[in-house]
Amino acid sequence: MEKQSQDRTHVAQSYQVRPLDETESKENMPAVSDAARHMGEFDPTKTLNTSANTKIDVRHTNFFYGPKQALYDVSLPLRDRQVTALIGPSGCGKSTFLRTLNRMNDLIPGTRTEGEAVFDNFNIYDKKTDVVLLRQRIGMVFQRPNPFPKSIFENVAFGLKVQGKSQKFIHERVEASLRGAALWDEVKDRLNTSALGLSGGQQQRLCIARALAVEPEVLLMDEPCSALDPIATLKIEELITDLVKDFTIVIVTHNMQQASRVSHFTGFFLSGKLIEVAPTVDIFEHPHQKETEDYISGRFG
Ligand SMILES: Nc1ncnc2c1ncn2[C@@H]1O[C@H](COP(=O)(O)OP(=O)(O)OP(=O)(O)O)[C@@H](O)[C@H]1O
Repeated sequence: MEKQSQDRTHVAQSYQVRPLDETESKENMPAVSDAARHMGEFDPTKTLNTSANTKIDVRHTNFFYGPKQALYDVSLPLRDRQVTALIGPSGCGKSTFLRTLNRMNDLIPGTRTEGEAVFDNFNIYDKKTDVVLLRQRIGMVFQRPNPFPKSIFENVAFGLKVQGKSQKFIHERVEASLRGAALWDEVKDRLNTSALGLSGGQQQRLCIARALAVEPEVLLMDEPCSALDPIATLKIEELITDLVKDFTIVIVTHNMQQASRVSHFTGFFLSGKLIEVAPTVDIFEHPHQKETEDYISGRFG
């Protein structure tokens, strides 16, 4: 027991230890109940479903960038129509893990994935998996909004045109997707103007609309608010709360308040390992692992 506790201390000490600042003091850490009180609508505890079906069942995943191992034996059920947040210090493998789910790491030469991620009875990592189809079913939104230098309409229509859909279908889906991304009212009168003229927050919602247009089942979000101001962040968080009624969402975030506001489950990563996954309220209020407690109380990271 003592040895285990020493090991944990060692892990924690190998990260940069920094003093707590005012916003990170233990008293101010994001108890879900506090966050919910302040945020009104945001209360994932009300929609937490611990018996939701597993949409993607990740089992014993190892991931390598060439000789460097970045993920170690990660097993994690991603629940249907629930938000799972991935938290942990910089470089712990959150984004790498997220990108294994729609095979985005394939674009990096020399990478290798072991294990299984079972989605609809097939293994995402299997060589035979059709990655184009996979990425339609498992869409992704990146850290920085990345609209194409085209009109607002063309951005959302892009994937549908690639699929050869009819004009009528495309027009209907573009409107539905922009509505789904809570952007329609702001852009309906300027659909043919450049997407680059939108604000950062609008661009990010446009990227969400672009992902929604091809009717995915899962949305992966890699720090979707990190480049946005607080108001735009709030809009994206409201949107996540709304979208999860229809989609399974996995979000990487550095912001623990955000994890507590929007997610049902949280996974804590450290040094490429999943230390703990549990309902978000438990992770923040009763973490089982000392490393998790140290991280959420701001002792390292
Ligand atoms: N293209 C790459 N080639 C080699 N190593 C990489 C590459 N991308 C990431 N890594 C390494 O893999 C490990 C995990 O990185 P990853 O970006 O997944 O962590 P993260 O938790 O998402 O970090 P951050 O919060 O800073 O984005 C790190 O050691 C990182 O340096």
